[in-house]
Amino acid sequence: MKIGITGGIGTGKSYVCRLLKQRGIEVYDCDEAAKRLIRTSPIIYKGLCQLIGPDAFLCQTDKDEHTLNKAAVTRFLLQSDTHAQAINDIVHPAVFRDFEESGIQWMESAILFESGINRLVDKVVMVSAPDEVRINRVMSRDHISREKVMQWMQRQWSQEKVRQLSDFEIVNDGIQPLEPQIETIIKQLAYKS
Ligand SMILES: CC(C)(COP(=O)(O)OP(=O)(O)OC[C@H]1O[C@@H](n2cnc3c(N)ncnc32)[C@H](O)[C@@H]1O)[C@@H](O)C(=O)NCCC(=O)NCCS
Ligand SMILES: Nc1ncnc2c1ncn2[C@@H]1O[C@H](COP(=O)(O)OP(=O)(O)OP(=O)(O)O)[C@@H](O)[C@H]1O
Repeated sequence: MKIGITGGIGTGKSYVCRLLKQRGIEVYDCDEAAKRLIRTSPIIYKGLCQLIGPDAFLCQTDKDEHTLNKAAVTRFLLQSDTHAQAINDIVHPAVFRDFEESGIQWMESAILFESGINRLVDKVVMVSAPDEVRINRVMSRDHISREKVMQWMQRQWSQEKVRQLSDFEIVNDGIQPLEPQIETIIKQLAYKS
């Protein structure tokens, strides 16, 4: 059985995945995979250069790898849903393939439903947290402004919409303990598989 873990920026997906790892559960990280594929895939390199222009990448250090110009790509991506979708259309097919080839059962993605990668999993676990908690977490993690965090949130589905499509929810509000919630979900998944 394949299981997707999702939740918007700052909900604590990666934090929860670290707890899963402590239980011996390997989780495919879509964000990390996207970054690796952007660095190494000539098709993605060409696609992003055509879409964003020569600013998309910094000067090439190694002929087999490309260094993304994060500031330029972030600026482009945050401008509109159309821009975000255009980037996703270039990057996500490669992530889909890579996940399937990895043979890993669990995967983490901030934009599981938005990207359509939910089609590759059987069950979805949503990690949630109050928006104010999310904003404060990301501001201190990434040293960015409240406005910037809110711009990211606007590019992602609302928690209500994600909740409607998810099978399980882990509330990571900093108050409710995580381990018992994880334990319950793992037991239920084992029962269902
Ligand atoms: C825009 C980029 C360069 C910013 O990199 P940076 O290291 O500064 O931030 P990071 O990757 O940690 O992203 C911060 C958070 O933004 C959100 N986010 C990232 N990409 C997207 C996206 N395409 N749509 C909506 N939210 C996104 C996620 O919650 C993510 O964890 C990078 O996120 C990227 O290349 N994104 C496009 C690839 C992608 O779609 N990744 C998402 C997983 S498949
Ligand atoms: N329960 C918690 N207790 C303490 N710190 C937490 C908790 N949950 C998350 N954090 C912290 O909040 C920040 C955001 O969490 P994390 O990076 O896991 O979010 P995320 O959902 O993976 O975000 P993104 O979509 O940006 O990848 C991190 O610095 C993390 O260590």
